[in-house]
Amino acid sequence: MTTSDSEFNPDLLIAHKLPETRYTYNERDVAIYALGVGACGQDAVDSDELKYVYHENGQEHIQVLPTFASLLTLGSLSNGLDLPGFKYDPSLLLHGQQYIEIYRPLPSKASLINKVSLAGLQDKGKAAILELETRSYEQGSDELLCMNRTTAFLRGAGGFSNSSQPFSYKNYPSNQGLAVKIPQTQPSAVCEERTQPSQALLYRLSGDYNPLHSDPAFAKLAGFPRPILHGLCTLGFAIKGIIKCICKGDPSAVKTISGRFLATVFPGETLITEMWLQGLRVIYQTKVKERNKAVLSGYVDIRGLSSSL
Ligand SMILES: CCCCCCC/C=C/C(=O)SCCNC(=O)CCNC(=O)[C@H](O)C(C)(C)COP(=O)(O)OP(=O)(O)OC[C@H]1O[C@@H](n2cnc3c(N)ncnc32)[C@H](O)[C@@H]1OP(=O)(O)O
Repeated sequence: MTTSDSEFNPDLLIAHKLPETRYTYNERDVAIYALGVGACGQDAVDSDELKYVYHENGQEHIQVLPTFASLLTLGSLSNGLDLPGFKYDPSLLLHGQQYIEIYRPLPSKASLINKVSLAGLQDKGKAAILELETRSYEQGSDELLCMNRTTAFLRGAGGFSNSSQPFSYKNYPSNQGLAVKIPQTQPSAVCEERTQPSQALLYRLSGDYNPLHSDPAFAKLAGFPRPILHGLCTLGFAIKGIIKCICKGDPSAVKTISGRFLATVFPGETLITEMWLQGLRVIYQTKVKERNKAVLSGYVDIRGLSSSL
């Protein structure tokens, strides 16, 4: 939502302290998320994916996809993006990038405390870039479980710099979350998966109810012919494919995830993720098959593999 302040005020925004929030989830949330990013979407008994939604010994044993951590971004905002000194049109907001560090595999249920801070603000002229960092701790233990850094690309909100230099603030290392260079060699593995026409309607049940992904009239207002897929849903498909093809199905192998959303995806389109293993880093690129269009690229750092591919 927009603020009541009439001016875009970067100093006010940077000085603002966001409140700590609590986020509680359980095995049902974990399974609904996994279905939202296509687990068992092509085959209900897929042995690589059933573990994310069902376990024969009880739901407490289901495995959690590392990208479940990304839900903590929106889940940690008590008031959406209603921030002092910050004006934007919510229909023009797009998800630009996501960076996730996972320090310990996520439990199948937990109560977390989130500490949110502003990590970046840039004036790109035609757009403003706003980055929020969320550090999530297990309640009671003070153990840091994961960190998310989310980049919002706010079309039409740029041009707020008062000096001749475009405003640029970043409080994290420049080697994190950058667009990657895609190798010109054959990929180590390729994963293809069709999203369902109803994919965004299912994914939104994990907490992102932005009408951009469900309401045809709102999508048109935002400049799209129909509702688009959540960026984090595309990311979930891609990382699930990397776990299957490179990590031998072990979601706990994933340490760091970085992704930049390059173009929009429409629910029902087929995603092809190409991946290149370089030491303990997987460079990846996801394309929409029907339009041969790159929609996401990034890297995944893994903890190590028991044997070679
Ligand atoms: C903070 C918490 C809020 C979270 C909200 C989450 C809500 C979720 C919404 C969604 O899921 S929306 C769906 C997913 N996202 C998308 O579909 C976006 C796909 N990408 C695009 O459509 C385009 O890439 C773009 C973002 C519109 C940008 O394209 P454009 O052609 O306008 O940019 P450029 O002219 O190439 O670059 C301008 C400037 O911006 C930088 N930049 C470009 N793309 C991105 C990006 N994805 N993320 C961050 N920054 C980006 C680019 O480097 C240029 O900067 P300079 O080089 O000039 O400094």
